[in-house]
Amino acid sequence: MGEEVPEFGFCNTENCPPVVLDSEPQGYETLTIIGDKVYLVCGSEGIPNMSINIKVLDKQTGKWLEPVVFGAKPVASEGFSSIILDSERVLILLRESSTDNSIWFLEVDTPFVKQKRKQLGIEVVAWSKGLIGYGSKPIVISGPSGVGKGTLIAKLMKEFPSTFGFSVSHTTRVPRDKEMNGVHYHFTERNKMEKDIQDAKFLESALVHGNLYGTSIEAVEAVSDAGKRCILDIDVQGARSVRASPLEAIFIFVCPPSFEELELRLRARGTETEEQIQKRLRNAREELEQAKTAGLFDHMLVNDKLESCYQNLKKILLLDENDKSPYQPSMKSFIVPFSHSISKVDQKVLIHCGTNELSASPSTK
Ligand SMILES: Nc1nc2c(ncn2[C@@H]2O[C@H](COP(=O)(O)OP(=O)(O)O)[C@@H](O)[C@H]2O)c(=O)[nH]1
Ligand SMILES: Nc1ncnc2c1ncn2[C@@H]1O[C@H](COP(=O)(O)OP(=O)(O)O)[C@@H](O)[C@H]1O
Repeated sequence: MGEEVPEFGFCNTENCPPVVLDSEPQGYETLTIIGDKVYLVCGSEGIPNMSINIKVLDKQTGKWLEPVVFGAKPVASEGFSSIILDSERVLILLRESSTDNSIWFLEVDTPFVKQKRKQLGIEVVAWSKGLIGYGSKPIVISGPSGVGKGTLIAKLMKEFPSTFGFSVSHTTRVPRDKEMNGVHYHFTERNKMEKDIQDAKFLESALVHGNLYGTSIEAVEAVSDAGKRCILDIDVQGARSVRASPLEAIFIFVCPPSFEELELRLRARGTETEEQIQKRLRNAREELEQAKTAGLFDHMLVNDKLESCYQNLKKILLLDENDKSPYQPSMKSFIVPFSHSISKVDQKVLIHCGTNELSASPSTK
């Protein structure tokens, strides 16, 4: 049976005592009960592009808590409604928003939220955006040394911390000054890595700029175990191997605006010796040639101005709320109408909107 959640209501079921708000409702509010907590999602009426805020009521103590909120949050123009998806997430539907901006998840007890709550010792929630189409596929990012792959990935992980997880590769290269073992790479001995490759512990591996690099199966599994979408920063040889593997991914190649600029960036980073810089520049030409192989990369991105390149990356990943880009998958678009109700039946969420009824899978993340 479906479970209806009141859109603007105040819960008064057997499992939940009456909820008394500490102030009069100002606009749109939804209440969702999960375990010992009541989640109040509120936005103020009359303010264009209302921003949505969260409060959490601890049923045991009767106290309202202000959680730390991770992730870029949705902006609603016409209100929203909500429904419990499972013990970890609440689905939030924005009214009158475009298809790609209408589905959001409030993570209240996902592995990411649990980890942050433990780290910080306070109440934590996180926003993640529902993606339609290839929303859960891993992302392979390749490109020559110094083009800005790491910088782009860091921006993505900062803006969407609960959505993306980095596949930590193994390498035999020497750590740079600020690199941490287990975070940037698993720094390892060549013999050990060669043995692990022989023992089929790696999804792919390659010799790059004179060192061995590889993606272990465990590294990719660690990301999916944390409920996140995996990002792999690997070279073109690695991208070829992953293309040939059963892992269905999106392949993105990042190009520099010019070789001169690539050289400037490599030098400005100051992490390589002159000899290493020369080797990386020589390899860059070969990588750019290889990247042209038909069917290898799905998208080519030029990293000229960092901010606009980052916005383009978000468009490819369908994360740009203002986007009307050519990357949109062919899915019948729908707008959640102002007047509707939602219910959950088995693995489907039903959106009741007058004569038409839409259904969406809750796993569209
Ligand atoms: N095939 C493969 N390449 C990797 C892996 N990890 C990193 N790389 C690539 O190795 C190259 C060198 O990486 P790194 O030494 O960190 O230098 P950077 O690219 O200049 O930051 C880059 O092209 C990375 O994308 C991996 O697990 N497998
Ligand atoms: N669009 C850009 N414009 C100027 N500098 C950039 C840009 N993107 C990245 N950088 C800088 O270039 C250097 C190399 O970037 P990095 O992310 O380390 O490259 P990669 O991971 O591809 O080797 C870094 O110092 C970074 O701050």
